[in-house]
Amino acid sequence: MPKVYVAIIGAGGVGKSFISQLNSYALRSKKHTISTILISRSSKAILSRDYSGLNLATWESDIASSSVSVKPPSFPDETLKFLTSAPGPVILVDNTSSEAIAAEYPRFLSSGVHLVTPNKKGFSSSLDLFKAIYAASGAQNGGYVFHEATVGAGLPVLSTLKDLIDTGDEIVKIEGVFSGTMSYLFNSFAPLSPSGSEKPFSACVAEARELGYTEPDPRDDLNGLDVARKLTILARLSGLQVSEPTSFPIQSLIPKPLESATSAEEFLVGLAGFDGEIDKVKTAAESEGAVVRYVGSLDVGKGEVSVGLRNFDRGSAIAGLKGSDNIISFYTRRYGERAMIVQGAGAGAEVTAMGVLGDLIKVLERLK
Ligand SMILES: NC(=O)C1=CN([C@@H]2O[C@H](COP(=O)(O)OP(=O)(O)OC[C@H]3O[C@@H](n4cnc5c(N)ncnc54)[C@H](OP(=O)(O)O)[C@@H]3O)[C@@H](O)[C@H]2O)C=CC1
Ligand SMILES: N[C@@H](CC=O)C(=O)O
Ligand code: NA
Repeated sequence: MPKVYVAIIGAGGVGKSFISQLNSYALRSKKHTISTILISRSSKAILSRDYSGLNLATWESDIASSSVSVKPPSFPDETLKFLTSAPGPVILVDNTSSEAIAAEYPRFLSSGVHLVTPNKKGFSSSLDLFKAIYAASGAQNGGYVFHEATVGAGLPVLSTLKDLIDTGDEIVKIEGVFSGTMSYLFNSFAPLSPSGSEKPFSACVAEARELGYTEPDPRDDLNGLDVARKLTILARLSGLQVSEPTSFPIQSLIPKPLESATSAEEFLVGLAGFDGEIDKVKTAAESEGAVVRYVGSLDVGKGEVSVGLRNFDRGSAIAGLKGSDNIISFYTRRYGERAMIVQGAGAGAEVTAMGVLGDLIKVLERLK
């Protein structure tokens, strides 16, 4: 069987689930032998220098006792050299949220390394980086790039958008709930059928973090930027030239006095002092017979994006969401008034890792 080499940077919530799913896949695969040659966390890494492959059953203890790292200055040059010296195709899996790693994607891709990632930074920061990634991937001998889990975690959002566009449909509007964290917060704190024992907003934020739904720093969810990044990715893939994820108005849920918090921990402690503020928003919606939810919308024709809180009728699909569910409605020329809808868990380690592994399998299927 042909041998394929996998290098994994980032082994937190998503990364751990990914390694476990990859291990099971490798044992089942009858088409490829998979050799994992690198696993890296923020300060420590393990490498299979002879390319024979790491032991995926013991990687956690192996990495804990390792004295190696792939931090700068060994990243990116030495890492790239190590990967491009492998005796077969290499797939880099970036399970971090690092902007610095994303900035190097064009170099890895133009050297023929394939890339799969749930990290939104490369595709939603500057438009130049987004274009450079796709240019490097499309160049002769460039690696493939897939990033399904950057929007809606494992839900088939980007593949659906690609199919719609490739088959000649026209995207009119994409809207819905794009954040697993925001969905969990509002479904828990302002549910459709309140029991009276709902926890305060700040306690729900702590729970969302515990459950692995938030970004490494939950302020990146609460300030609306995570949703803005997802809409930037959808807008760019729909052909709009969005220069930055901050190019349009974003409603932040970070209380003004907490904008200067110096750490996520300090922010979370301070947030409890502002539960009354968001309670008022919830009560105002209830007094209109509605529920409040955090949503995003992309109007492709008008080139407009909006991100923020909106009240929803209690009978609407958005009001009835549960857990960390996302709901993404594609309005297109062919589908007309009745949108094509993708719905389900939009955050969590296992469902995100599934999206990343699905992308890795897409690369395997394309290898000669
Ligand atoms: N959680 C979710 O539901 C979803 C997450 N995503 C995306 O998946 C990615 C990972 O999220 P998640 O697993 O939750 O985050 P975690 O914080 O749990 O994990 C991040 C991992 O990246 C490692 N890391 C950070 N910086 C570097 C670096 N410079 N070099 C090497 N390793 C580094 C961390 O190291 P260390 O272990 O040492 O801290 C950690 O292992 C993010 O981009 C996120 O946006 C996308 C969809 C859903
Ligand atoms: N923090 C994000 C994770 C997935 O992108 C979310 O809550 O949706
Ligand atoms: Na997805």
